[in-house]
Amino acid sequence: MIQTIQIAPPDDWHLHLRDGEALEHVVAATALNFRRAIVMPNLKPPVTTVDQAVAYRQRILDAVEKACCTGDYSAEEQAVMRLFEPLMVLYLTGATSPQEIEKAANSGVVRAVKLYPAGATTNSEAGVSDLLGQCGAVLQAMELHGLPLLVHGEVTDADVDVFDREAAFVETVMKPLRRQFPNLRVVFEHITTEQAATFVTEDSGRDAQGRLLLAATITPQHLLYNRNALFKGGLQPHWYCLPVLKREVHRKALLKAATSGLPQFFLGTDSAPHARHLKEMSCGCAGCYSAPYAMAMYAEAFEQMGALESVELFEKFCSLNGPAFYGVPVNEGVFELQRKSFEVPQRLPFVTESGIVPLRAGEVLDWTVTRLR
Ligand SMILES: NC(=O)N[C@@H](CC(=O)O)C(=O)O
Ligand SMILES: [Zn+2]
Ligand SMILES: [Zn+2]
Repeated sequence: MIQTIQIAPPDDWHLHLRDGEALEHVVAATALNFRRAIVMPNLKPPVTTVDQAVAYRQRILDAVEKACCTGDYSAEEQAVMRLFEPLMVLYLTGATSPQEIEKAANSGVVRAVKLYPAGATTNSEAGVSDLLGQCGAVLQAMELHGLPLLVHGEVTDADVDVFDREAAFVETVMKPLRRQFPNLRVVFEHITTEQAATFVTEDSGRDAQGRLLLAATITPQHLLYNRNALFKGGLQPHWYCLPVLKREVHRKALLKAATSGLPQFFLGTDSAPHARHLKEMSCGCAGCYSAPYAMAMYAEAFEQMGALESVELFEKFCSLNGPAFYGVPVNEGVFELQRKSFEVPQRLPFVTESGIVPLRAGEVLDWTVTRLR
């Protein structure tokens, strides 16, 4: 049985850091585990311009510095946290212009543009209701500049069953999008179904520069849990995220995709903090907070598949495939996990008085992060 895992330091290719007071705590947890992160723009109001993305990036870096000054972290931890690099994303709206896309592509700060189908998820109200009808010129500009489109892939029609919304999206949006903009680079974010995994597996097209055209991120919760987790012994709001957890057959398909070694699949936690009282209420928010413990959870998922014995597959998913897709170097150094049990706290005392309940609160994980660089 493998006891130690050593890989190049990982990145998180789908992350929510929020803003304001929460930022300092949330970014510290991520910076201790990931060198870079693709930071989602679904703030209130959303990050829709390059100038806003530049300002948000600075607030994130300031928050890292502030966290370093609290005295809560060792000198070694602070040194690692200061290496953290936020990669910014623009929130696509009906008003986004091709000029803003060009500015984004030349900014060196904005790495992608995010599609939130209006009404599909947390803070998606400002999103797009008809991508192909509304955003043709913008998609063309993105294609031209090689700026990837990151997609929350669910249809929002009230008459489509909530468990079928991703599979329907593959047929009604993803396939037409790939046909109409064959050189647009797309990331299907937080995939949850066999249909999405198959679609991404079978489409290994590359652009003229040899870069993959389609990829997908996968969260720890969708690799480790099926929809039973939502109803185990009663309603479990801390397991509620979007797209919602699916049946076991879908989880198995995701595990197979993540451990396949295919370059299309990489790590994206979708770690999304919400205050405890906003999740434990009559209309609870969608999103699971996993960042501090995500690497142990991914290791557990790979071990379930017997895919840890050679760390190669794990390293591809966590640390190699994402950089290759985004055209950035693999991180230098060593990230290490050891087989050592670790209990996830019941509650983290930040954001509001009610705190945050992390994913798998109170559970014991098999792996502990033991070296950061
Ligand atoms: N995944 C979620 O359930 N929630 C995310 C939004 C998103 O990624 O869809 C959030 O911002 O809280
Ligand atoms: Zn989403
Ligand atoms: Zn997300």
